[in-house]
Amino acid sequence: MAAAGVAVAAAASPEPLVKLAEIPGRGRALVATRAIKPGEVLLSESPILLYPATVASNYCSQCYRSLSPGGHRCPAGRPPSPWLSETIGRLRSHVGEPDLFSQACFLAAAYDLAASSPSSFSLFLSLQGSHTDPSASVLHALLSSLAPSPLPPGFSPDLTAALLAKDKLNAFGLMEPFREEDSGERRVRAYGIYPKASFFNHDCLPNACRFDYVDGDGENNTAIVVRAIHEIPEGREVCLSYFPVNWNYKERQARLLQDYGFKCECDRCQVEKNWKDEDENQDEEVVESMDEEDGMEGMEEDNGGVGGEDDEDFPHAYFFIRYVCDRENCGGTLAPLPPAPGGTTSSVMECNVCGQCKTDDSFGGDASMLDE
Ligand SMILES: C[S@@+](CC[C@H](N)C(=O)[O-])C[C@H]1O[C@@H](n2cnc3c(N)ncnc32)[C@H](O)[C@@H]1O
Repeated sequence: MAAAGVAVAAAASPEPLVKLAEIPGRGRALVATRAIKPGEVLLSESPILLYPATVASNYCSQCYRSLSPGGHRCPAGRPPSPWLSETIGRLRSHVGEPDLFSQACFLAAAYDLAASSPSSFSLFLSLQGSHTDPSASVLHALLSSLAPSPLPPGFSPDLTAALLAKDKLNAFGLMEPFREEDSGERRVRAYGIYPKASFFNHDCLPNACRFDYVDGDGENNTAIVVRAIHEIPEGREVCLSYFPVNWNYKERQARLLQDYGFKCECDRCQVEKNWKDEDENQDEEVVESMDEEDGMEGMEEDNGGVGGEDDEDFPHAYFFIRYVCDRENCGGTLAPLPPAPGGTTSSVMECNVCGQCKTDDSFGGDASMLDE
């Protein structure tokens, strides 16, 4: 288990850009080891455990890339674990309910990890999450009956419950490609456990966001990459948003309490908790009116803050205009591409949902789309 103060290295940088810290009321957290530039890669991490989110089989069971009609040779080249392949195959044939299937696959992958890499398994056990999952005993029985050989003696229903709780708090979804016609409902193809990335806490106005490129080339297609959205001062906590940033106050609070067990007290929530119900969609409305009437005049960047007359009611308007993708049904978060080797910040902003890139040069006017 990584201890507080241990630095977490980003693959793109020899020096770690974030390190673990303990923050009262928030548990373990990752903070910037130095001033961070927009777009810098804070962390690039491969999963210790991966499992399918759906019974669909139109992707490679090893690397989770889409299967092309001409066939597929897994470039990851990882030898599949015969026990895990067989167990997932049996689950696919016997369990039609998607959530049950996915959770059972997670358990199978976790048990397989315990056998193949005890150190990774204990790293997983060190992650947060202890609430008892009511479906644990059902899942334990299901797996015991379908696995091709008996589960090892240590795998009790209690351990199953603990594993499920940790998965719920810490799994990251590897997403299907964005399709406008899905009305923004982007499906999850697979889930992964990324122990270092699990230490990122949540903020409703995050200063970093994560990208995944599951259909990308190379061996690291299941890695996740976390990049800074804007400048982050040394010592500042680096946070992700655990869901799309355009959710309203009630939706965000409900999800955080129900799934993550805490009440969010971030700057944005402090403002929005005072909004009346009819103001719920103020985010979008204010952004639209500012876009149409005022452009970006009077706004000054300060880590997502804003100046101008709407400051008091909607201090985070700047964030929405600058860092939320305006493509229909998208709502993803934009971060610049990594800085050039000399350190110059990129003017190209990439959306972490639809993948579209746009140039930033004309910010305040019309940004030009690069892939249209
Ligand atoms: C993925 S873990 C993040 C790392 C965690 N803090 C730890 O100590 O391992 C998610 C958990 O962190 C805590 N957390 C995350 N964001 C928080 C926030 N903004 N305020 C308070 N607690 C938070 C909650 O307990 C949440 O269930």
